[in-house]
Amino acid sequence: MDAVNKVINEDLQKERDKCKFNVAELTAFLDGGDKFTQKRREKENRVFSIQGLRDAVPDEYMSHKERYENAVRKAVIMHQTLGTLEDKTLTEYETARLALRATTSSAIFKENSPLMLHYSMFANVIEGQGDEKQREYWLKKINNMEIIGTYAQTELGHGTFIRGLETTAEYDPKTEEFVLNSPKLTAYKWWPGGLAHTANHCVVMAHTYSQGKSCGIQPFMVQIRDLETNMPMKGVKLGEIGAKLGFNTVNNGFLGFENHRIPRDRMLMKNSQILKDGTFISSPNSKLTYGTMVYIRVSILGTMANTLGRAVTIATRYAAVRRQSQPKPNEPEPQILDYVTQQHKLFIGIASSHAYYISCFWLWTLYHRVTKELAVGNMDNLAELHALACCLKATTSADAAVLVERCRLACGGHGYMLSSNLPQIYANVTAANTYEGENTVMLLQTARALVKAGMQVAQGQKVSPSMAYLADQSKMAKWDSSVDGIVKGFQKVAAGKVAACLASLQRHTNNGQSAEDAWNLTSVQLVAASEAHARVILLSVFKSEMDVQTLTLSGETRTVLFQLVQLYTIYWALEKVGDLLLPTTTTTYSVSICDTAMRCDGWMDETSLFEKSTIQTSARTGIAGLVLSGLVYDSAVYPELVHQSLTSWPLQ
Ligand SMILES: CC/C=C\C/C=C\C/C=C\CCCC(=O)SCCNC(=O)CCNC(=O)[C@H](O)C(C)(C)COP(=O)(O)OP(=O)(O)OC[C@H]1O[C@@H](n2cnc3c(N)ncnc32)[C@H](O)[C@@H]1OP(=O)(O)O
Ligand SMILES: Cc1cc2nc3c(=O)[nH]c(=O)nc-3n(C[C@H](O)[C@H](O)[C@H](O)COP(=O)(O)OP(=O)(O)OC[C@H]3O[C@@H](n4cnc5c(N)ncnc54)[C@H](O)[C@@H]3O)c2cc1C
Repeated sequence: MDAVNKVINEDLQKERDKCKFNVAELTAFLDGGDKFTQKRREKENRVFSIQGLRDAVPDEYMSHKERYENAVRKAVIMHQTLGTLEDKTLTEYETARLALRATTSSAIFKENSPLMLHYSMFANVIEGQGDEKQREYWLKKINNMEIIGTYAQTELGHGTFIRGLETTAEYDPKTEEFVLNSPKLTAYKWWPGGLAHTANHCVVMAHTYSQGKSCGIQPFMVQIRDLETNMPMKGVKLGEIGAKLGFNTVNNGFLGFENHRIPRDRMLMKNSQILKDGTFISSPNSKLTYGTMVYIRVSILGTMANTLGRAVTIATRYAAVRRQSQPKPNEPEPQILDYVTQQHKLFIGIASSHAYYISCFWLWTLYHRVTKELAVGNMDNLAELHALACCLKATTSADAAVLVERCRLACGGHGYMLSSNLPQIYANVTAANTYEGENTVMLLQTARALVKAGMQVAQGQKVSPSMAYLADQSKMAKWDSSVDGIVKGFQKVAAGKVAACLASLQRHTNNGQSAEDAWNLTSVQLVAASEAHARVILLSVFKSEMDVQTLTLSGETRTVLFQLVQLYTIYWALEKVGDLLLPTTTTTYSVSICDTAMRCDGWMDETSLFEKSTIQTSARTGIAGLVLSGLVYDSAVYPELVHQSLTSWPLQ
């Protein structure tokens, strides 16, 4: 065994020794400063030092029930170790940022936890939807685990279409109570994490009626289990929805109501209210009720950064220790990391994880600013936040699922082993394409904003900052292969696609189609326009944030970060080269990448672009070193997991 460990460490160590930048400096940069690195490591070391978190047997050998019970056991340990996670010395933004990075450790144990929804949505929805008295009363109970909750919105019959939800809450002024019912099977809440056996409270989104009139979808705090016996309350039906592709210890369940009565003050009344006599006072904006979903969509960018980062750490380390084939006779088998195809598979994952981190912190800043504005009744920037959260959640989760699967494939047969942890990471990450807003639906939401912005531009009106590029009518000058040049190209592509959508919508309505049918007939183009917009944001934010945030970093560290920005940008230029070279309806432009002028209607000499994107030896060392030095995920965090997965894999 020593011989094997020596071979594995020798190769890993050799790669790490080639690292040319200051690992501690870049770790602190990603954490937001040395103090955060220290706080994160303290938290992670506390988690990883707990022997009780180790499974007696791999959980894939347990029954569904045993896995759940084991997960509850670990959830209790995690809570006792990490407590309420509150650190009163941090600002709200700093807390959010630390939570994003710190989930590298607690994510492994928390994202599969029956308490996942308690931590991620239950507390947030009370914060966002409860009035002052309700926040004061419930948050204390939530934070010290007096109650365990979840977020019950989706039903068997409706997930996307919230306005179609069938659970009803009818106000009875005689008793000053709401009566909850699930009138049909399709009205049963279906999916909420923890709902099956774990949660004893939940926020229920219900179609509310008072004085015989609809009051739309409103949030209610509902106790669903007896706190002593844990049995369902009267008029409450609960159960497990069954095995899934992943998250099989999150305890997703179903919930039905039969004339279940709750006091009036259980309606969360920050945005809308129902008075004692049944008078309904509507929210200044009905979409404020959807606020928690925006919060989670923003956090999903960070979750994707973490999740993809974990997968590409495992795959890159494997690529450093795996030796295979003999391209040169009489020479030792090379590390598979030396194959350019292997670099091409993995380095985009490293770059993307960093890009998602940077975009997440950027979007968090907007989220916190808009939340403060909403608190004083200023709704001006809510639409911009919603549009960005939708397309970035959709694009990062879709890309991350593809790239995590690519990491698995890059590990050959060993990637197919559950002991690699890559299949489990894939099962979790792919769920993000569906939860918190199915990706197509989210992209179409952003498309609504893009079409509106395109029309405003046509009328010479100002548009939101993230869409201001739509108004740039300048002809595309000759490109250089700079990042800024390619970003400009993507802006032209997105603007062209939005213009094409407007033309298509107009054409369909001119042909007598209704606005709804014209929208549906154009919806594939609308999704593509929304994706192109998201690509503009991801590329431009990565570059602009790096320009600003890396000024204080040492030369080598800045170099490796800008290699990631360049790789990420050129990778997507290659992926979308068809779009970049097609004449757009509003502008035509000649393209010169890698100093080879190519007319936009000409064919693309992809080899020259590909050569530009291929990681040169120095860059390979730099970028590979980024991971192998443990930078993408602090090596102090993963020795056990990675070592265990590497050593438990079949020996070479
Ligand atoms: C690895 C994992 C580890 C950790 C992960 C962390 C956490 C995981 C936690 C939880 C797991 C998942 C939990 C869930 O899934 S909870 C349920 C989530 N469900 C959804 O997201 C439902 C999606 N559907 C919707 O949001 C809406 O139905 C809709 C698609 C937006 C349509 O709504 P509708 O009322 O019909 O509105 P439209 O007619 O389309 O638009 C009207 C108008 O409103 C604007 N709008 C819509 N939504 C919002 C919003 N949230 N904020 C602000 N504005 C909004 C929309 O833009 C439009 O404006 P116009 O000006 O264009 O009219
Ligand atoms: C792992 C996991 C955990 C979850 N946890 C929770 C939870 O804790 N709480 C909770 O409330 N929910 C939860 N959900 C439910 C989740 O929010 C829904 O699954 C999601 O909102 C999608 O709704 P749906 O399942 O009804 O799919 P549908 O909306 O039925 O989507 C099916 C297909 O129809 C298409 N479609 C639907 N509407 C449109 C449209 N308007 N235009 C074009 N195409 C459309 C979609 O693009 C998709 O291809 C969870 C789901 C998963 C997978």
